[in-house]
Amino acid sequence: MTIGYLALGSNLGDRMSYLTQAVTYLSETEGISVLGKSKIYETEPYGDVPQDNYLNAVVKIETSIEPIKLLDITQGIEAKLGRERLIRWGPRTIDIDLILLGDKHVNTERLTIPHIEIKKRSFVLIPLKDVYEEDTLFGQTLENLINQTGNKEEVWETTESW
Ligand SMILES: Nc1ncnc2c1ncn2[C@@H]1O[C@H](COP(=O)(O)OP(=O)(O)OP(=O)(O)O)[C@@H](O)[C@H]1O
Ligand SMILES: Nc1nc2c(c(=O)[nH]1)N=C(CO)CN2
Repeated sequence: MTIGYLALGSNLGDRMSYLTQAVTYLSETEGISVLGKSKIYETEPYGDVPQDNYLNAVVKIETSIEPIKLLDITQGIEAKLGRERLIRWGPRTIDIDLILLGDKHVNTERLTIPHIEIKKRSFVLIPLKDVYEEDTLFGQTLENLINQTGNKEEVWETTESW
């Protein structure tokens, strides 16, 4: 069994409903247990594409599923929730990224774990801090990593509950 962390993001339509439905699908999948959910954060769009604010969150899972099979599952959930891949880094009903899977390292054309952008994204690291069970990541505290992202986009805690 492996402890893993998945980052969720939505900036189209009923954002909260997409996040909730994604977690429901994950928890109904055989071989995945959802152990924890971060708070929900409203975040300014990161990257060069002008678009609406996101809701972002991180969920902690336990799984026996191999990384590439897990990607098939998360992409299947994205498809069920109406995700269309129109623009790279563009607006989406739901995005599910595999952030960390135990101490696994994967470097293939389809999958990179740990997620290649993690150190740059406060909209991932801040919610990760809510559910992360270790003291350090890449030899540093999450607080230090958050301070080093260099991204200026705002991240606000919301009162949304799930
Ligand atoms: N750790 C990972 N989690 C999810 N997808 C990944 C990961 N590593 C590589 N990928 C690949 O990235 C491809 C593009 O993913 P996606 O369409 O979600 O991109 P994006 O959301 O626009 O950008 P980003 O992945 O940087 O958030 C996927 O088809 C998948 O094969
Ligand atoms: N704030 C925020 N910005 C983004 C996000 C996201 O989830 N949140 N996802 C992106 C593409 O994966 C691009 N930019």
